[in-house]
Amino acid sequence: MGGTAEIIDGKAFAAGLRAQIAEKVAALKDAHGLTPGLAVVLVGEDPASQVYVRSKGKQTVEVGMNSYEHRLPETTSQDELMALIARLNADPSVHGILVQLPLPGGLDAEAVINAIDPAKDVDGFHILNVGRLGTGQKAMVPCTPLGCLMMLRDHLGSLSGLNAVVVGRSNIVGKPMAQLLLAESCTVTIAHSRTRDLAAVCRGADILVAAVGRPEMIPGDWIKPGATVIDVGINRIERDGRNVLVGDVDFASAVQVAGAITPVPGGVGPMTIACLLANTLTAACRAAGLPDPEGLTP
Ligand SMILES: Nc1nc(=O)c2c([nH]1)NC[C@@H]1CN(c3ccc(C(=O)N[C@@H](CCC(=O)O)C(=O)O)cc3)C=[N+]21
Repeated sequence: MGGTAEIIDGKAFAAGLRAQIAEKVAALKDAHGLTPGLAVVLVGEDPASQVYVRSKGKQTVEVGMNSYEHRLPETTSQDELMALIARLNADPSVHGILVQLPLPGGLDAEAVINAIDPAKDVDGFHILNVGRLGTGQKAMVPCTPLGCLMMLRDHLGSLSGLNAVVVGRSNIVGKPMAQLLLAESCTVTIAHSRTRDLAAVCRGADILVAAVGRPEMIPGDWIKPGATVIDVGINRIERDGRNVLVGDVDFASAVQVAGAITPVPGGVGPMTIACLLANTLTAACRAAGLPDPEGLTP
C-alpha cells in the first residue's frame, strides 16, 4: 500500500466560510439594520492567548461584525469577572460572549461559563447548551467540533453507519465531537490515554478525530487505510532548534495511509475561528427572532 492522502485544506475552507458569513452579515444589516457583535474577554497576559484574541478580533471585523475586546489584568477577582459577564449579558449590542480559556489560577472557569447567557454562549460550553446538544435540541455548538463536522461532511457526504473514533474526552472537543458524530448516525467510540490497546481501537476507525494534546502521538500504522483523519492537536514543540507547530497525529506517516487528513497548521485551527463567527451570526439571528442562517449550524 502507501498512497498519499488528500489534504483537507482547513485554511481555504475557513476562508470560504467567512466569505459566506460576510454576505449574510451584510444582508442582515440591509434587511434588519442589525450588526452582530462579539465580545471576547481575556484575563491575564498569556502570549498564545493574546495572539488568538487578536486574530479573532481581526476576523470578526473583516466579516462586518462588531468586535468588543475586554482585557483584564491577571489580578482580576471572580466578582469583577462575574460583573463584566452580567454587563455583557444585558448589552443588546453583544450577541456572543467568549471568555478565553484557560483562566489564570484562582478563577473558577465553570462558574464564569455558566454565568453567560446561554443564548450568547458562542463557545457552546454552558451546561444548558451541553445538555441541548446531547438531547438533540437546538443549541450553541462548540466551535472546534462544529468545524470538524463541516469538513467531514464536505469530504464524505453522509457519515451514517461509519465507525468514528474520537481520541480525547475533553468538554471542549472530545465529548461534543462524539455527540455530533452520534447525531450523524456514526458508531462512536470515545478513547483516551488510558484506553487499552488504543492502536487497535484506532485501526477500526473510518473517521479518526485526534484531540488528546500530545504531539504526534498517533502514527500511521494506527490508521485504517483510506480513513478520514481530523487532527485537532495544536502542539508547539522544538525540532532541529526551531519552534514548530505539530498535531496529535504523526503527519508524515499518516499521510501515507489515510484517505484524507487535515494538516497542522492550516486544518482545524482556522475552522475554529470561522465557526466562532458563524455562531455569533446564528446567535444574532436567534436574538432577533429570525430563522437560523443556512449552512452554519449542524
Ligand atoms: N473560550 C475559548 N474558546 C476557544 O475556542 C479557545 C480558547 N478559549 N482558548 C484557546 C483555544 C485555542 N484556539 C485556537 C483557535 C485557532 C487556532 C488557529 O487558527 N491555529 C492556526 C495556527 C496559529 C498559529 O500559528 O499559532 C492553525 O492551526 O493553522 C488555534 C487555536 C481556540 N481556543
